[in-house]
Parts: sequence; C-alpha cells; structure tokens
Amino acid sequence: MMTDPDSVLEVQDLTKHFPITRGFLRRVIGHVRAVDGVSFRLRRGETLALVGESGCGKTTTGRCVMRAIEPTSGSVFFRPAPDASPVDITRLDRRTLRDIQRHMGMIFQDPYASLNPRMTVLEIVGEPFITRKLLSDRRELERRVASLLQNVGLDPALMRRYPHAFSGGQRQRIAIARALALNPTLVVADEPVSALDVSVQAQILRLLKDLQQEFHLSYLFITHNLAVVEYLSDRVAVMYVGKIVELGDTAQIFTRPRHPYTEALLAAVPVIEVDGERRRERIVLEGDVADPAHVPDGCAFHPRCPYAAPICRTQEPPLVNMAGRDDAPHWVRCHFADELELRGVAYSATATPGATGQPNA
Ligand SMILES: Nc1ncnc2c1ncn2[C@@H]1O[C@H](COP(=O)(O)OP(=O)(O)OP(=O)(O)O)[C@@H](O)[C@H]1O
Repeated sequence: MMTDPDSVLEVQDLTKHFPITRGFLRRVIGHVRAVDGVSFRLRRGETLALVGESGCGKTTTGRCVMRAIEPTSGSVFFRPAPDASPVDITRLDRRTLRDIQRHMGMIFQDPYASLNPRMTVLEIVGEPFITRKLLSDRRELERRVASLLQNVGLDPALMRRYPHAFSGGQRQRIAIARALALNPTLVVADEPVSALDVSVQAQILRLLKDLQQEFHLSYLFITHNLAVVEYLSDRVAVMYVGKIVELGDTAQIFTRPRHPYTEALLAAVPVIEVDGERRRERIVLEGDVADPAHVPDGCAFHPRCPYAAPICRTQEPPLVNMAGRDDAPHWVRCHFADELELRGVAYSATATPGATGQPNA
C-alpha cells in the first residue's frame, strides 16, 4: 500500500523477466532478468534519476511504471492528483488504466523518431485531446496547442509546420509540449537530451526544470549522464543488472558514494582539477555489464569490483539503509558498504551541463 500523502509514485518489488525461447515450439529456456525486484518512491515535485550503464534495466523500469509493457510482478502505486487515492497501476483493467495514464507523460530520447513526420505540430501536440475526445472545437484546440507551445518556448505561429522544419532541440520542445498536454502529474523522461547537440542540452534541461516548478511535476529521469543528474535530480537510484544498488540524495551519492559501482560510474565522469584546469579523467569501467540472462552468483557486480572478497561471489548483499537516524535514507547493496572509503566527485547543485557537457564546470 501507499501511505505517504506526499508520494506520487511508490514502486514495490517490481520485476520484468523476458522469456528466452528456442526452436519451433518456442520452448522457454531461460529469462532475461531486465528488472529484478526494484523499489523506490517519488514525491510530488521531485526528480529521481535512474542511472547505470546501458542494459541495466532503466528503460524497462520506466516502461513498466507507465505500464507501457506488462511487469512480471510487483506493484506500482500512483497518485494521479494530490487529493486522489492511489491506485496500483499493475492491477487496473485496460479502460481504467487508460484514464489514469492521462496523468502520466513520457519524453523519449530521439525527437526525430518520436514525432510522426506526416503530422503537423498542431496535430502532434493536439493529438492527446483528440484521441481522448477531450476537445472537439477546432478553435479551442488551436488555443490550447498555442499555449502549450508557448510554455516550451516555441512560436505558436509555427504550429502548421511539419517536424522536418525544426531542429533537434525544437523537436524535443514539441515532444515535451505533447507530453505535458494533458497536465500530467508524473513525467517519465528517458534520456531526453542524449540525442541533442551539447549546446542545446542545457537549454532543454533548463526548460524541464522551469516546467517542473511551474506545473509541480514529478520526474522519473532515466539517464546515463551524471552531469544531467547533478543538474536536475534531487535523488538518484543507481541500477546494476536489474537491481538498485544504491539510492540516496544526489549530493550524498556524488560526494560520498557507498557502492563500488557508483564510484566507478562517477570516476567515468570528467572532473575539474582543484587548480581550475579542466582535465579529462575518464576512467572507463573495466569489463562489460553482466548478462541479465546469466546473472552472476552473489553480488552481480563482483566480477568487475576491485574490492570483491570471497563472500561477494556467493552471497547476494541485501539493500541496507546506511544513513544515520536523522539523515535522509541512503540505501546500499554491498557487503562492505560501511567499511569502504570510496571516492566521490566535487558536487555543485548549481552546475549547468551543456555549455561544456561537464558536471563541475
Ligand atoms: N523485449 C525484450 N526482450 C528481451 N530482452 C529485453 C527486451 N527489452 C529489454 N531487454 C533486455 O533487458 C535488459 C535491460 O534493458 P533496458 O533497455 O531496460 O536497459 P537500459 O538500462 O535502459 O539500457 P539502455 O540505456 O541501453 O536502454 C537488457 O539486457 C536488454 O537486452
């Protein structure tokens, strides 16, 4: 159950296992454990970033939360409005689900692929009103689309143009206008700036931040870019092979990571030297992400972990809250979380990625 009145989303023990089949009869010979027991909470107006290397299960988690794909098990409690009762998205019938989904918006990585090239901006941004039969008056529809375009910094006079007339950044603004059309409570953004020019990324991130404040949006922000996380996120959940291995406040995670995987991710981000000279300190993570179809025994990170001990090969560590009694929770899944002195990076909550693409610039 979801008890906290401040929560917009509570994900409990979510799993998504994709069957691996073989042969003519499509016999199931195994499972890809893309999401494997993920739990987290998102408060009103908050941004939670899901980070990790490619293949760790971030996108699958986001899609299960919106029930764009069917989770294998677990619950996703969602409160569509501040005074509404929470519902478990995973238990809804099709029609109720569709009603509830209007309170959720989704922004994708590639604004070239996500916008239908044969539709005008008016049709793209206005489509949610049409398909849900919320507006039939053409004038009113144009007025609403114009106001949405203004919100995202686009000239409403361009609403009759097609996507090809716009740059990547402008296309992403159109996609954002569409995602916000029905005034959602929750926005799931999956790498929304990764496909854009570095110079445009900062503008789009700033826009997302402004829109969040104006419309009290809660963001589930999927990204592999820690500069983006630093700029936008209140909290961070680090995923590795379908599981959350560390979850806490952004500042905590950056300055005092407690999981070796987080340390490795942070080390892969370029940092600024104390003397002011920027140095690319790109420590590439050794080895590949474990195959979620053959998850290693014990801690899934142990084959790549520089601190691994025998216990790590045999026993899976539980997710434990390492924070003091009065501090914000800091969850870590590592046998040695309270022993290791791991390296973080300098953290500045005001950093703006994009101009340089670097977190501490
Ligand atoms: N439909 C599917 N069938 C089988 N396996 C899948 C399917 N979708 C995803 N997977 C697998 O699940 C795992 C997690 O994928 P997911 O896309 O969620 O990761 P990710 O962290 O979002 O990575 P990326 O940033 O590359 O999208 C991967 O191993 C992927 O190959």
